Amino acid sequence: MGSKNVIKVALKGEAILTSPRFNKGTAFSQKERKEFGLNGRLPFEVATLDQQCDRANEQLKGRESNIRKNSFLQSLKAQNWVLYYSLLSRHLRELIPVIYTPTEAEAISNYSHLFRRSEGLYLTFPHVDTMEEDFLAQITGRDVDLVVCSDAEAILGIGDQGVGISSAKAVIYTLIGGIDPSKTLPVTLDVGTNNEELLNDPLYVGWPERRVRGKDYDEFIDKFVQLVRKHLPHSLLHFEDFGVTNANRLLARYRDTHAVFNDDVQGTGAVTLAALMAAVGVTKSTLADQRIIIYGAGTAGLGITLQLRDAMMKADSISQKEASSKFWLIDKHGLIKESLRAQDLIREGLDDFVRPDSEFPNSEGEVGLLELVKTVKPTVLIGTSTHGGAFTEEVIKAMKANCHRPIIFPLSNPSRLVEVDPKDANDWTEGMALIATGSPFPAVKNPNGKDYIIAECNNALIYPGLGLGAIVSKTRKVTDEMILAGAQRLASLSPALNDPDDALLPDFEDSPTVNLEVAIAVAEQAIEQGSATVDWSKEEVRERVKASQWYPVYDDYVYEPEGET
Ligand SMILES: NC(=O)c1ccc[n+]([C@@H]2O[C@H](COP(=O)([O-])OP(=O)(O)OC[C@H]3O[C@@H](n4cnc5c(N)ncnc54)[C@H](O)[C@@H]3O)[C@@H](O)[C@H]2O)c1
Ligand SMILES: O=C(O)C[C@H](O)C(=O)O
Ligand SMILES: [Mn+2]
Repeated sequence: MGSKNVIKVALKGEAILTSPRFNKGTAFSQKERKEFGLNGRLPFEVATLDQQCDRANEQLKGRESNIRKNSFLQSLKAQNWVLYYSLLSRHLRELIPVIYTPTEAEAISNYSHLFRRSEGLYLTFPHVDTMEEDFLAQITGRDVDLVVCSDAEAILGIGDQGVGISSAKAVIYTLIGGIDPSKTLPVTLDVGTNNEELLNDPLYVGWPERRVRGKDYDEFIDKFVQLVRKHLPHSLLHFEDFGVTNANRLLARYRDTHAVFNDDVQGTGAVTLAALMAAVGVTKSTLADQRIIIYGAGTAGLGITLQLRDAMMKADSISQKEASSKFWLIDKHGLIKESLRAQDLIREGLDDFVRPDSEFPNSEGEVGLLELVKTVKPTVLIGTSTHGGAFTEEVIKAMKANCHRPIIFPLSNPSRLVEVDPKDANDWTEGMALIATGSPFPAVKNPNGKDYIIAECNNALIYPGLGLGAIVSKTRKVTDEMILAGAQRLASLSPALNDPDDALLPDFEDSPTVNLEVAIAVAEQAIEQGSATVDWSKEEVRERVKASQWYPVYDDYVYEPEGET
C-alpha cells in the first residue's frame, strides 16, 4: 500500500472541496480545516477513510439496480477520487461490473439522459480550428502520462453511441494499474453519429450530425494525434472502440511514431492469447495443434487472430503460412473464402486467412457456422460477433462430437450479446468445455457437482498492466514483443496452471497484483529490445514500476499559494 506524502496545495475553501483530486470531505483534519478555510464548511466530526467508505457503501447498497449504483459512483468520482477508488478497491469483484462491463454499456447508451458533469476533453468536429487551444487548456501545468480516446463508433457490441467510453476505460487504468488519475486524460473525439435514435433525441449531448468520414475524418484524427505527439511525447495513446474501418488502419498509421495502443485489437488479442495458453496447458497440446474458428471477423476477431498467429509462430517455430492455415474466420457472409472476393466482401487485413472454396466442395454459397464446425472439427471456437446466442446447442454439440475438451470463448459484450451462455456451453459438453467469456458470468456446475469458474476474458484484465509497463519504461512504441511478453506473464499466472479444473484466467479480484506483474514484463521487454528510453536492471524495473503506482490514500496537505491546483 502507498504511504502518505505531504502535498503543497494552492486551493482553499470551496475550491478545494469541489476538486475531486484534493477533496477529502469529512476527512480533512482539524489542522487542515483551519489552514484551508474549511471550518464552517464541514460538519464537526473528522472521519477516517474507512468510515467514509462504510458510509458510501451504505448509500451505494441503497440503490437497487446496477445502473443506479453506476450513477451514484459516477457522482462520487466527481466529488472525491480517493474515496471513489478506495471504495472500489475494497469491493473489486462486486463493483467492477458496476462501473465497467456490463453496466457501463447501459450507462453509455443512456449517456445523454444520465449526463450530469463533463469529464476530460471533448474535441468536436465543428471546433476543429480551436483544437490545439482546447487541448492545451486541459494539459498545461499537468503531467499527463496517459491519453484514452474514442470516437465511440463501435462501443462494445452496442454500436455507434456518438460519445462515451474513454473515462470508464481510464478508471480501470487507475483501479487495476495504479496509474495516477491526475495523469490521465480521457478524450471524446466527437465526429458525429449515424445512430438515428441519438440524432432524433432532443437531449442528445453530442454533435447531432452524421459521422464525418474520409479525408475530413482522417485530418481531424491526425490533428489530434499530432497534438499528443507534440505536447505529450512520452504519453501512451490508447484507442478504444473505433469502428472496424478505422481501428486497425489508425493503429498501423501511428504505431511507429508514438506509443499507440488499440485495446480492441491488441488488448483483446493479448488477454485471449493468455486464456488460450492456459487452455492448451490443460489439454496438454500446443498452440499449433489447434484448429481455430473465429466467429465475427471485425476489430477484435482480427486482433485475436493476429495475436494468436504471432504467438503460434514464435512458440512452435512454424511459418506464417502454416500458422495462418490454423484459422477459419466467419463474418456476416459466412466463412471468409475465395469466392467472396469477387463480390468485394473481404475486408482489408483478412487476406492471409481466406480459405479456398475447394475445402467445402458441397457448398455452393455461404458456409455457415454449423457446417464449418462439422467440416473443420475445431478445437477452439471464439466469438467476437455481437451476435448473442450464435453458438447454438447444435453447434456446440457438433464441436464436442469431434473434440474431447472444446475450448469455447464467447467474448462479445455486454452479457446479453454473449454467443453462448457459459452454463449452456458447459451443459451441452457434459462439463468438458474450457470456457472464458468477455463479460462476467457466475460459476457453473459440472456433472461431478463441482463448480467451474468462468474466466472473464476481458481486455481490462491486461491493458492496465500493458499501459503501465509502457508508461514507466517511457517507450517510444508499443511493440508486438511487449504485448506478447505481457500476455505470457498473464498466462503464467493462470489458476488452471496449478489445477486444470480451475479458471483459465486470474480473477478480477487479483487483477491489481496480476497487472503489476504484466507491467514489469512489458517494461523489461521494452528495455531489452531498446524501445524504452530508460535502461534499468530487472530489480530496478520492479522497484520503479511499483514506485510509480498511485494508491487511494489521503496525503497530508499544507497550504502554499504556489502549490498544486
Ligand atoms: N472480451 C473482450 O475483451 C472484448 C474486446 C473487444 C471486443 N469485444 C466484443 O466483441 C464484439 C465485437 O467487437 P468489435 O469491436 O470487433 O466489433 P466489430 O464491429 O469490429 O466486429 C464485429 C464483426 O462481427 C461481424 N458479425 C456481425 N454479425 C455477425 C453474424 N451474425 N455472423 C458472423 N459475423 C457477424 C461483423 O460483420 C463484424 O465484422 C463486441 O461485442 C465487443 O464487445 C470483446
Ligand atoms: O469494454 C469491454 O468490456 C471490452 C472491450 O473493449 C469491448 O469493446 O467489449
Ligand atoms: Mn472496447
